[in-house]
Amino acid sequence: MELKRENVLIEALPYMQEFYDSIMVIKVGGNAMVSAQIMEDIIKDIVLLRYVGIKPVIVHGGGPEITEKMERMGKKAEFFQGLRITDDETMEIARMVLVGNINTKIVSLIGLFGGKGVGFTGYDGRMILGHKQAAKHVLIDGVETEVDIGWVGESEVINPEILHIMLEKGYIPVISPIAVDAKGNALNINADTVAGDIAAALHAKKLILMTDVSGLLRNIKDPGSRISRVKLDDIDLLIEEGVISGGMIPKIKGAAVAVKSGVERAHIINGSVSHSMLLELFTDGGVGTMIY
Ligand SMILES: Nc1ncnc2c1ncn2[C@@H]1O[C@H](COP(=O)(O)OP(=O)(O)O)[C@@H](O)[C@H]1O
Ligand SMILES: CC(=O)N[C@@H](CCC(=O)OP(=O)(O)O)C(=O)O
Repeated sequence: MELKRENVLIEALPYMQEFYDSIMVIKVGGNAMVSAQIMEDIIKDIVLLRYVGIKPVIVHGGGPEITEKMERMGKKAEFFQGLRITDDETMEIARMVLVGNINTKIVSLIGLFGGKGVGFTGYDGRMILGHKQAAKHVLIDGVETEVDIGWVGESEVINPEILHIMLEKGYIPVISPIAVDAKGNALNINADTVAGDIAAALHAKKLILMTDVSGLLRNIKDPGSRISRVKLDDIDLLIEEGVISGGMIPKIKGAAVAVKSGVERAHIINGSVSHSMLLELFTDGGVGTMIY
């Protein structure tokens, strides 16, 4: 039965009261930004959150766009366990795409829809300090071989001060997943990992990870096999069993980091379905997968 419009609005009241003045970290994945229309809808939802008193912080990805740009420049994109192998030139391309293109586009859309966006990388306010990941050891034809994945980082310290200042003044921070090491080098970090770390450092109420699938699926080929709730304790087994693979691994791990540190809930939802975030936050029947 379809709800009357006024009922939809009144159903949202307890959620608006609960979420008022709380911080929510929203990760917008490259795969969720499949079209200009979807991107606009996501940003409109985020501006709406700000106007009902929620403090959104955006962390964006852009993996598919980085791959596309690399290919146009005649470079092959290669990954190791979901992480992009990042040589000097790839790092330059990643910065160009993430900071120069995607970040500014999101900030500009926020402004267009009446919000105040402000763009950051991990360099700004020394927000994300990290180090290069150690070389990986893998078996190639039975021989243990060292693989250097380049400028791929992991964060050590998150300094959220600048974010708190901006949030207090009503700005919506937009963060590119780039960290800085002790020597000032740029590091490429998976955006889900950054979102989990930022949510933890901000003691956010929620972490919302928007992607291109309806949530965590028991069978990746069956969209109807969504798992609606996952307990922290069950995550390792799901990875071991191979249920969770590829890009879903950093996503679920980012969610786990946040929830372990006190973020109440993390949600994986389908960003390519218009206004899915509003349905998740403000209606009784949530969508996606909740990690608790
Ligand atoms: N169990 C699973 N449930 C859903 N998706 C999964 C699962 N295991 C692997 N995946 C893959 O993870 C992808 C989402 O991660 P990713 O491509 O990195 O998205 P994004 O760019 O939004 O971060 C899905 O499109 C799917 O191919
Ligand atoms: C180390 C690493 O893999 N970094 C990612 C950063 C962007 C990202 O995570 O984008 P999505 O969220 O769209 O996948 C990359 O270079 O693709």
